[in-house]
Amino acid sequence: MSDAPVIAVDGPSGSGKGTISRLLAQRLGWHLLDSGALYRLTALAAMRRGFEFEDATALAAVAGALDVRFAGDGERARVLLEGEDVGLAIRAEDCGAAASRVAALGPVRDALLQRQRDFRRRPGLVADGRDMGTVVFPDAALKIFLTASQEERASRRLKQLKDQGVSANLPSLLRDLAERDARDARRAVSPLRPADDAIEIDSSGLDIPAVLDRILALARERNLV
Ligand SMILES: Nc1ncnc2c1ncn2[C@@H]1O[C@H](COP(=O)(O)OP(=O)(O)O)[C@@H](O)[C@H]1O
Ligand SMILES: Nc1ccn([C@H]2C[C@H](O)[C@@H](COP(=O)(O)OP(=O)(O)O)O2)c(=O)n1
Repeated sequence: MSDAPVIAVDGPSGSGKGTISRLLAQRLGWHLLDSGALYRLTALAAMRRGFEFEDATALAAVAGALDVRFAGDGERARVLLEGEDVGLAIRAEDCGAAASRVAALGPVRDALLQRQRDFRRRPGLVADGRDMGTVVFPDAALKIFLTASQEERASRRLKQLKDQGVSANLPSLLRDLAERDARDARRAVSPLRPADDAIEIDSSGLDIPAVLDRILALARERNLV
């Protein structure tokens, strides 16, 4: 296994993991793993092939054979599934909900495990997800568990969707978020939970630069930067 250092950023939907991880990786010049994208891609590929979400064997085969490429980085990063840019399709709310369902299946998680670990390369990796600190990189040098109240997360998501020109409303976003939180936290395999040695940051009253500064300070304390 690579000995490159890992910063794990786990937390529920809308807590800011993706944004913070991307900025952190840019600032440090490290690689980035958006593990949620792999579950979203599995869900999208399965939906396109008409597979049932209950069919763990078929879905694990889809996950294991995903032909995916992450091209470029930052805001302009492209996600290619079988050569097609599916960046927008996988970000849709229905794909997030479908990802949460396929992610509850042990065989799917097993099929994606090594693919995630392969992202670990020098000079380091920022890994964003639900089980980065507990399962995928239990030896991560720094584990952050990012949270925010459900209301705050839903209103962030509403603003994000509106900015993208997607229509949405707060009550239905709150309902979807609560459903996804419950499914991600209660599943039997790799549920969403902080690792014992994770540092919890509640970003409810913090803006993005403040969260980033806090994590950078922790990284400095641990001599990672
Ligand atoms: N600390 C914060 N304060 C306000 N808005 C935030 C904060 N962190 C993230 N956001 C915004 O919330 C939305 C969801 O963030 P995102 O990074 O996609 O969350 P996640 O990856 O955890 O689902 C984005 O529009 C992002 O700009
Ligand atoms: N390491 C991971 C990452 C995501 N998942 C699942 C659970 C999530 O509901 C879906 C989508 O994750 P993603 O991080 O892209 O979603 P959010 O941006 O947080 O809304 O995938 C997971 O089970 N384990």
